[in-house]
Amino acid sequence: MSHRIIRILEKKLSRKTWDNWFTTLEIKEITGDKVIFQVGNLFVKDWLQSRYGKVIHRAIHEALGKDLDFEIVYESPSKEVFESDEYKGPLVKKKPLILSELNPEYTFENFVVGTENRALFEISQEICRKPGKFNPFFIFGGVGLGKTHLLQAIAHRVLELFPEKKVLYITSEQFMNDMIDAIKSGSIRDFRYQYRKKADVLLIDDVQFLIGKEGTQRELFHTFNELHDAGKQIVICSDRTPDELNGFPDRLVSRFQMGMVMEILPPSLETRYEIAKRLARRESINLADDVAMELAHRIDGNLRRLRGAIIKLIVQSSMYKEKIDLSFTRQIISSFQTDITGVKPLTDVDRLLKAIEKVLGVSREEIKGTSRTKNVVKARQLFIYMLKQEYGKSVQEIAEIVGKKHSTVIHSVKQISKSILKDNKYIKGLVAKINNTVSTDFAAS
Ligand SMILES: Nc1ncnc2c1ncn2[C@@H]1O[C@H](COP(=O)(O)OP(=O)(O)OP(=O)(O)O)[C@@H](O)[C@H]1O
Repeated sequence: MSHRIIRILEKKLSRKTWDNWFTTLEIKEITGDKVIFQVGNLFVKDWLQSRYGKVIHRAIHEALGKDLDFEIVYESPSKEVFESDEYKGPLVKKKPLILSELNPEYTFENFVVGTENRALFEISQEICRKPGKFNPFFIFGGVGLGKTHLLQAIAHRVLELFPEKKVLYITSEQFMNDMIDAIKSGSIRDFRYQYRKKADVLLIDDVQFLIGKEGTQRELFHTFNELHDAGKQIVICSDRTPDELNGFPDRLVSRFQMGMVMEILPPSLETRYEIAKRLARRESINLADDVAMELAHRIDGNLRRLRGAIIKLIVQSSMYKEKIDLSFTRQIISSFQTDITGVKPLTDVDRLLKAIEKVLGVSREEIKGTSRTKNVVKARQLFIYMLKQEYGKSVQEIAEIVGKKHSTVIHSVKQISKSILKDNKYIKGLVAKINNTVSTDFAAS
């Protein structure tokens, strides 16, 4: 039986609003001065907070007879597993060896498999059951086809099956930055120990980034050999085949080829249809069949665009109180496609700057300027960190965008990463808020 607050809320809201936004809402705790709700989706959390605060307050008042504050927290099911007692050992989140957090949504369960990628999917799962069997496992394919998703799904599954194993997921750029830092600080021995001796499974994303980075290629070659000789599983992702990695030394290319090399293929129409449905379900929405088919027809290839279209659809339908039907979908897709191909769309960087200005009150001029006041420095560091981690920009690109030196960029990324690893709630909250502002504003535009 749900709590009285939830039942009152359900009565106050239209069926559609309830179904769209509130079905995952639960009471987590009621303390002396506030009610803590939990939802299973980060985007919904922000949406409820920003749009439905008043009605939630009223429901609390009616149910409890007093005006309590409320807070909504996001809890993913996988996070609960990670934080449970049985999961103490080799946790992605707790092990210092893990340099990047895994996205809890990037699991095999959330990966839709069509016939085109069935074999790839099966092999990926087999590797989790028997790490070292196909070694290395090299996955290549175009932008936004799900390589990172699959790589992280492997990491999640290995950790589920072998909690004692140390799983290291990293982008090749992080590997390089880590190596440079280690050289500078005289700790290259520690760096090598970390990568060559400690990891049981090493997953390297976007290896093509190392084209032209000969020093890092050499380091990777030795890391590869040690891990491979010890029978440790290595999984590598790239946007091209091993022999298209221009300038990579032959000995490294042939190492990449000695296990299993597989291509991730663009999803067929049927698969895109299924993915559209699944992506919407990840946002707690059920898409009608004709709507999903329209999306599948009109948006091909890059699945990040498909996801963007779905988020936009959900947000705009709620804003304009429109049903997500075929005609509404066509309208939204057209505007979405103008965004992509339009004359002067807002760039990612603009959106991020706008969101930071909204959340922290620091202007783009200040971020790109030289002020050292505390708030401006924080905003600048967050901007740099997010360009790096969330938008995949390289250090070089970021240095050009902010007009700062490489060392400043690297330092900023480190400062924020450190706070996040230490579970600094304030910084984590700011990152989430900025991210949500970006998606809400984009979806509402
Ligand atoms: N088969 C799939 N089923 C469900 N969701 C998918 C699938 N493939 C990709 N996605 C989703 O599409 C988005 C883009 O995928 P991802 O980031 O893994 O692509 P990528 O190939 O690594 O891109 P890039 O080349 O830019 O690195 C993610 O939100 C991911 O969850």
